Amino acid sequence: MKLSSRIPFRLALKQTPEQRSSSIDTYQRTMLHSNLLRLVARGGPKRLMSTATKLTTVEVNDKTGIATLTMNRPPVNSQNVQLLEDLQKSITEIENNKSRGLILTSAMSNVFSAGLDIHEMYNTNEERLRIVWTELQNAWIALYGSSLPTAAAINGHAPAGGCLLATACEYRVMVPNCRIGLNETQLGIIAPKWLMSGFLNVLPKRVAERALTQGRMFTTQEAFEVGLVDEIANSKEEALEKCSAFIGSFAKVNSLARGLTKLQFRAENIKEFEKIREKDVANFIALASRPEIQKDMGIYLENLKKKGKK
Ligand SMILES: CCCCC/C=C\CCCC/C=C/C(=O)SCCNC(=O)CCNC(=O)[C@H](O)C(C)(C)COP(=O)(O)OP(=O)(O)OC[C@H]1O[C@@H](n2cnc3c(N)ncnc32)[C@H](O)[C@@H]1OP(=O)(O)O
Repeated sequence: MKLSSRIPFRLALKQTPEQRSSSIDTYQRTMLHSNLLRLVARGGPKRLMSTATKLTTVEVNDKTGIATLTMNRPPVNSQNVQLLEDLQKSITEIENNKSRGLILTSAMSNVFSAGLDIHEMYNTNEERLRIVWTELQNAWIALYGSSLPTAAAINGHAPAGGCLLATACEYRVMVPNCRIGLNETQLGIIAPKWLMSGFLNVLPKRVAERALTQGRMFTTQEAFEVGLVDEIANSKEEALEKCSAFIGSFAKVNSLARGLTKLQFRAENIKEFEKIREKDVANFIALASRPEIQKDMGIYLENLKKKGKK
């Protein structure tokens, strides 16, 4: 069940602030309850499985019971609507198939994900912008709000939306000589609070504020030093092993207690996000439609293409 589809937010908007807050608490309780049922159901035997959507694959290791979710949209896993929808489908599938945990990684050799597909936001209409942003929100909340242990094997660059997915996970392992960060201010745009929340979870506030205002892209080594990534691995295989070891560290912990504890830590951010998600879509449409932002996107795309040809 998708977290995003369970929120009676349109109804909540018509209520008083007190009623709204109580609806959100009801939502939280429902969310915790459904995650609880899923956790109870996860007690059964492990299964060997390999499935695919158009742009993602899921492979469950039959020995560890850990699922690896691989993004596969060449050349750079830029996040178009299809990839964002496929991510949600795969996350839901992993939550329902008794996996012990989820590792997110990329099929590309040097890119984890290049963030939102800028082509999806350039020269388009409001309806498309609404779909793009809603699916980004949905993919983020599916990963951030999962009660499963989650880890990112960051086998390449992870700017903007790539960093968003990595920081929605509980643990990050990155290969050397790549970059990760939220570079929005470098692009002249402001990332909303929910988009920063994973980042804010893992970095000291002072470091996060400076990085976000600078739009800083950390090298692997720098990211490790500030705690944005937990470990460095010499290859994708090693990154996957380290992620598996992290998930394996919960083997002797009651999975129900673990999952609910995680969700309690994240509940405040999720609640805040649910309060503003519709307004956030409207804000994004307004920002991305502005002529000067559209002009900048065109220039940015041109520069990316030129760089690619060099
Ligand atoms: C830009 C303004 C956006 C305004 C939006 C308004 C509102 C708010 C949004 C707030 C949140 C936004 C989140 C985002 O995620 S925006 C996207 C930010 N992403 C980036 O800035 C990354 C850009 N890409 C790179 O830096 C590099 O491509 C790389 C990921 C480091 C990989 O480098 P390399 O392996 O050398 O590959 P190339 O640079 O040669 O790229 C290969 C082809 O892929 C195209 N490409 C790359 N990134 C994107 C992208 N994000 N969207 C669409 N297309 C992308 C690139 O143009 C090349 O295409 P070509 O083969 O046709 O030349």
